[in-house]
Amino acid sequence: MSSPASVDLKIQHPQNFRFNSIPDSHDWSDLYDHPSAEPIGLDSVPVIDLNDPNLIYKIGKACEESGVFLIRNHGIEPELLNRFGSQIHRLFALPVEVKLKVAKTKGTDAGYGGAPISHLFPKFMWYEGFAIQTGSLFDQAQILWPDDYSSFCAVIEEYKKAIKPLGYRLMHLMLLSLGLTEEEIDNTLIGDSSKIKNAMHLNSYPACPYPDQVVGLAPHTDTGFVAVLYHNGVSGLQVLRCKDDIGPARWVTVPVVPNTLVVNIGDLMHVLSNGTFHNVVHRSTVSKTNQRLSAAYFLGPQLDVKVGPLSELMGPEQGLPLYRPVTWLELQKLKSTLHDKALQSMKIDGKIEELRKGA
Ligand SMILES: C=C1C[C@]23C[C@@]1(O)CC[C@H]2[C@@]12CCC[C@@](C)(C(=O)O1)[C@H]2[C@@H]3C(=O)O
Ligand SMILES: O=C(O)CCC(=O)C(=O)O
Ligand SMILES: [Fe+2]
Repeated sequence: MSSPASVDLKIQHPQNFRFNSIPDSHDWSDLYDHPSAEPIGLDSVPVIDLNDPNLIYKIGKACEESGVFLIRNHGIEPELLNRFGSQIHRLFALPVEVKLKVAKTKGTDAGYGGAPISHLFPKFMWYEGFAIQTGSLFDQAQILWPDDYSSFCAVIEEYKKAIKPLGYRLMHLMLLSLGLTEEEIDNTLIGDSSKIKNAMHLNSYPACPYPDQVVGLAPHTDTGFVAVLYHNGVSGLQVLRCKDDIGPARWVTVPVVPNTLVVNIGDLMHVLSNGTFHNVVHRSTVSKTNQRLSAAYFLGPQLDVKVGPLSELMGPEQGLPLYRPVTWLELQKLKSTLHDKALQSMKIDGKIEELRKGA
């Protein structure tokens, strides 16, 4: 087994270990955790058919109550999903030395690396990732597969082309469910595609003989509007259901349902909806026997666009804005320093409270 201390942070990843126990650097078993629960009854995860006649109502309810839901009849061909999955597998199956040739470096957000949230946690995750940036994908694929780089790029582009309108449609449906008219939506940033930015992140969670001691991707909320998630059918995504009538906080495993994609609500959709939609805390666990692969497609505002609660949701009867506006970049920075207190720090009441305390 490699000594964790001798391994550079960037290559602290499981493929390097020859072990018969989990190195302390990756062992999360002493850290506080919540119990796990099955996705049944009140803990179930909604499955929404995008052809459902009650679609808008169902989307609104799922965004409010769950913050995560599965979609079927989403329009992305299973055959494309299979080819996409094969390319993700092909990427992570490359030897570590090859993947490191396209490692993310300070200042670039593209390429191979550990979990972007790793600096927030005391232990390493059982994880490797690949951040896709259109500008550098071609060059990086050429380094990874000098003789056949185009098949990777072509499939990634094909998938992005298919998932982009789906992401826009979901956000549009969310605003309809909040009661906005088509005309009002056109006047929001969601109605203006030039104000929307997207990003894609590929994730691999190698199988681990001691899955209960490790964490694939540690608990977090996504910062953008929504994330649409493909995975390779290996169970592992869990969402945190907080204290409520049915008991203490628990991790609910998102079921694997063939031909569905997962949709997560992020922080900025929570802000935009003035706290109505639930930005769900989620994590990935690791399988004992199978590598888990996933791809998150994130939609958020362009980095210089400020997002606050929709003015259409304010008024004498509806209430006051809960949050001050922020850009996606500001929120990501806030989260890297304040962690799960970042949104609290943007609360308009919270700010007044802080000023009062300071006075
Ligand atoms: C667009 C993005 C969302 C993301 C930060 C990023 O710039 C690219 C990586 C994304 C990711 C994936 C893992 C969890 C997460 C919280 C993280 O640290 O990196 C998300 C980010 C996010 O939602 O802010
Ligand atoms: O792998 C998963 O299922 C979750 C990935 C995720 O949460 C993310 O990339 O932000
Ligand atoms: Fe996430």
